[in-house]
Amino acid sequence: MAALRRFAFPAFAALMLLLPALPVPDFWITQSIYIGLYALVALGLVLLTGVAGLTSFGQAAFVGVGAYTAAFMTVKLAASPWLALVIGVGLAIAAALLLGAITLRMSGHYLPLATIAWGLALNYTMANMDWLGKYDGLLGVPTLSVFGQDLGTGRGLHVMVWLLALLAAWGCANLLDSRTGRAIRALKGGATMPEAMGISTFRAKLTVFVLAAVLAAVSGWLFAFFQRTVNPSPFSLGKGIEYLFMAVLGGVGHVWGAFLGAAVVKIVEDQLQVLLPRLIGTSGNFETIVFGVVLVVVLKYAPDGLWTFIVRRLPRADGRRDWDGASALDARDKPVHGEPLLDVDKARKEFGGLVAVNDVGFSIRAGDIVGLIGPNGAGKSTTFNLVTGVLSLTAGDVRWRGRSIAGMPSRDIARLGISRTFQHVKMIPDMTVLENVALGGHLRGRAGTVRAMLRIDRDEERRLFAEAERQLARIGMADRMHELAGNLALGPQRLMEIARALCTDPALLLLDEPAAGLRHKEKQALAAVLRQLRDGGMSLLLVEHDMEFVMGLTDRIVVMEFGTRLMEGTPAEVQASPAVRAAYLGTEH
Ligand SMILES: Nc1ncnc2c1ncn2[C@@H]1O[C@H](COP(=O)(O)OP(=O)(O)OP(=O)(O)O)[C@@H](O)[C@H]1O
Repeated sequence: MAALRRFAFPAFAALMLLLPALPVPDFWITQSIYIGLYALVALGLVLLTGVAGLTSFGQAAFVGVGAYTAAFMTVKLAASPWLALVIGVGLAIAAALLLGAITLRMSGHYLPLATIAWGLALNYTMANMDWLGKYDGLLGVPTLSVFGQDLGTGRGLHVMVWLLALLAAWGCANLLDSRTGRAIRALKGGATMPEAMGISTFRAKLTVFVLAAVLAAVSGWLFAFFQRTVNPSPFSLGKGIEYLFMAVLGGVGHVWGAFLGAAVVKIVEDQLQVLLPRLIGTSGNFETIVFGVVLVVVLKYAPDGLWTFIVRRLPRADGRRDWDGASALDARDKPVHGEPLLDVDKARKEFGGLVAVNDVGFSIRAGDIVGLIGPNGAGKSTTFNLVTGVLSLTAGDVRWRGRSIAGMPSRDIARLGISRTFQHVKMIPDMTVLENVALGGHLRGRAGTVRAMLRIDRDEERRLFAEAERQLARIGMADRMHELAGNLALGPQRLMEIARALCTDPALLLLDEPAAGLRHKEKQALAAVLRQLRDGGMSLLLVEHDMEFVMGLTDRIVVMEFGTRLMEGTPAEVQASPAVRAAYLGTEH
């Protein structure tokens, strides 16, 4: 059965490339060309919407950029179609960069709205410019030739269309299984965790937005030589919505969902266009209504699309493990024992009228294990967020090895050597434990999108996975690395977060309630691991409610109450303090 998975792609690719040589009627060759063209666009949306969680209604406009560039340059300028491909893709990249730069830093509905505006504006431009032929468009586009061989608009072009579509699918599948791909897959869970792992979420979003635009432009370029004429209607906002429908219907998270969605929509649309007018007795675009109803049903009953029904029947891929002997990732120079590391100086955070952290100060030296305790709502997690750049300071300063890091984005702070876990576990449930941990190694790798798509990043990938496995082994979870993170219980999820933080090669580790959800024995094992880390030169700051755990592990404890620092001392001093008893321990004991 595993062989089925391995050979499915080559077999499908061979079938589609050889289809024109088989006795298949011309009608189906034409249909298949449409499916390949649509799948290219839907593929971009699978990455953009399904994987990264960003919605674009404007993909048809990017198709239009590719198509109009091809038509204009070959008809009006008699230029080479290949030059038109370069220019068309270049224009799509420029438009995507511009739109992305404006909208992708903002959360919420800015991107969908901007893509609607872009779709409308471009369609309006195409329909009203004399030099683009207004509504009639540009006629007489030549056919495409390769090495002097005219591809025509049928079987020859089919090979070209499917070659590019399959190459794109291969590249996108490779991308998803890479350092950049994991960063893109992490976007759906929000920006906080990826940024804390040193990932620029803006860059990841921009990458996927530009890639989707490029795929759409290539589809448009092919479309021009297929139709041999271009006019504004196939690039309307309505078509943009249809592309989104294909991606959603097929399977928003799967590369092959794009092909399934394109095929189902194209074939059903054609059938409905014939059938519905006959049934209703009058002509019109009634298939749109049917698609609308189908979309609602799909979103309700199969939100992950039709491809999931197929993928469920396929055997699960065996956990790959091919990194034996991979060289270690570069590690940072560790601070010497006792070196001042973190200096929190009168840190203050106000939320409206609430002072969550009130001029709090404490320091950590290399090799310290410091506890941060206090009743619920005392401001411990907010202090963590101030140190790691997740929240900005209202006043005060945070210094790292003598240098102020106030106002720095959390990804830059992570690069300096501060890593963390979260009070509420932040992970990507549909990635394996190993992949989640490898996110921590992101900032220690370099391979980008192109290397990933061409699969020439494997050496670095092996090094990243070897490191992720090493960190999982450290916390006793190596045997669970191929499980889906979402299937873990809360305790192991917290341990996984520690392994992920360790993968960043930190000098200071901030752990937010690491023992919550662990059984007694697991807590003891965790305490032993944390001591081992300290002995290896790591410094630790931990928020924890389990007093036995904190008292047995830490060198010093900072106690907070109502946002202020109540006291700081050794575990014995803290336990003996009447003020702490009254404020905190007293309520517990
Ligand atoms: N983003 C926010 N907006 C408004 N108020 C907030 C925000 N984050 C935290 N607070 C408030 O700040 C105070 C401190 O919260 P914080 O989560 O830091 O406490 P904590 O000591 O970590 O408590 P717990 O142990 O319950 O997590 C609380 O009153 C909380 O309601």
